[in-house]
Amino acid sequence: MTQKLNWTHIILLTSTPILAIYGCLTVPLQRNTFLLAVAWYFLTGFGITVGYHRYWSHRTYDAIWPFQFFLMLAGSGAVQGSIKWWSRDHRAHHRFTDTDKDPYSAHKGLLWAHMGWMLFMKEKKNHGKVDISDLNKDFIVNFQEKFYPLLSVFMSFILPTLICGYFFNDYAGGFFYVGMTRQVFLHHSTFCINSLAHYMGEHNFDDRRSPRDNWITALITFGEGYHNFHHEFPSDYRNAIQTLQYDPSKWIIYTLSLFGITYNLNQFSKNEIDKGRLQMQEKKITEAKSKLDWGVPIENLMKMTWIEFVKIQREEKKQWMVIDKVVYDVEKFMDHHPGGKGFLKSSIGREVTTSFNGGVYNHSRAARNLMTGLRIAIIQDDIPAAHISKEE
Ligand code: HEM
Repeated sequence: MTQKLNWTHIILLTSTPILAIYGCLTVPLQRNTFLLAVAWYFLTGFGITVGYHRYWSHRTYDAIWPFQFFLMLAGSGAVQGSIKWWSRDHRAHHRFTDTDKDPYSAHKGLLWAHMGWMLFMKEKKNHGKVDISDLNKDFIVNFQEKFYPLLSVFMSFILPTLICGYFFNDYAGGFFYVGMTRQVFLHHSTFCINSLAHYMGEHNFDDRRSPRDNWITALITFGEGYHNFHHEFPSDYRNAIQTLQYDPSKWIIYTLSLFGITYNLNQFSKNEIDKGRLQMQEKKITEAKSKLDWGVPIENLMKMTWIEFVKIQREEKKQWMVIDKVVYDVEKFMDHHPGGKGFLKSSIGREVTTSFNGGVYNHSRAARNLMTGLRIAIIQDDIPAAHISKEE
């Protein structure tokens, strides 16, 4: 069955860029209008990240109601749907990440995750269930839901057009630059959270799902680019946890908490965060180690008794020596031994653990790694004390 197109979204997402391009080609850009466009871009962007995302979708902090109202207005100007619609889908995205029930599953491709998902009506079977009872009880969320089209058009196009017209006598600039062009940039920068942030960067905390941490995505998305962290610790008000990482949304929430405007800022403990990070580092190290040659594993080595070792040694004149009950064939290494041929020659056919470990010279880790490539057998019985090397 083919999916039905969502014409409301298609018209919205195609008409804004067309109008933006038309405006850029026909209306001269004034300095003040440009500055307002940038300010409006950040205002409406933070409405999404500080408001829709970190406040309503994840409840990562509390805020006094006038600030909630302000965030609701700012987020409405981003034209990304109502808080309830946005947060419902976002909670489904977290609960069902990368599956068919994830509204913007990155497994369906970069373009799908970026905006493809909005161009089609959602199939009923893919409506992943999530709890939005808190949103249903939220006065500001319900108020916005009721008047969303009006609030959205007013905050996105009408208000900036009026401001530019009244203060800079530039109605056209207000509409085309602060309204349309800013809208297109904002849409695509925030859409990158669903697309790029699942494709570009590192899995610093878990690699079982697609979200990744990346500073470039963070720059584009008001700090939301540390997405692997966010999916692991979604109730944390931060996305970036290191001082020099770019997360202006976190900075705003934190700064406002100093004035009591936001409060109860949620943070996962450093202990839990470090656990995840170390587990990923361990995994990466194990993978890198598996690509190196560590010689025949001890458990796969041929087994022989001390008597067999001595016999083979005598009869076949092998250049073998024993260290810690492991037999090493040093024939090919003889000319390359940094300690000289003499020491190795005098050790042939002998048990030389003590000499190797300091009796003659306490070898480095490099030497111990190197010897794994020379081992050929293991002595399975006890070596008579008389044959064991002593301090020299
Ligand atoms: C499979 C066996 C052996 C391997 C792979 C090996 C490897 C090495 C390596 C890589 C070094 C350079 C320094 C270091 O990395 O520590 C070294 C130095 C040396 N080795 Fe060995 N070695 C082996 C056995 C022995 C034995 C049995 C003796 C003594 C009886 C010995 C005596 C020395 C001495 C005296 C030095 C020189 C230390 C110096 O002057 O800097 N090695 N060996």
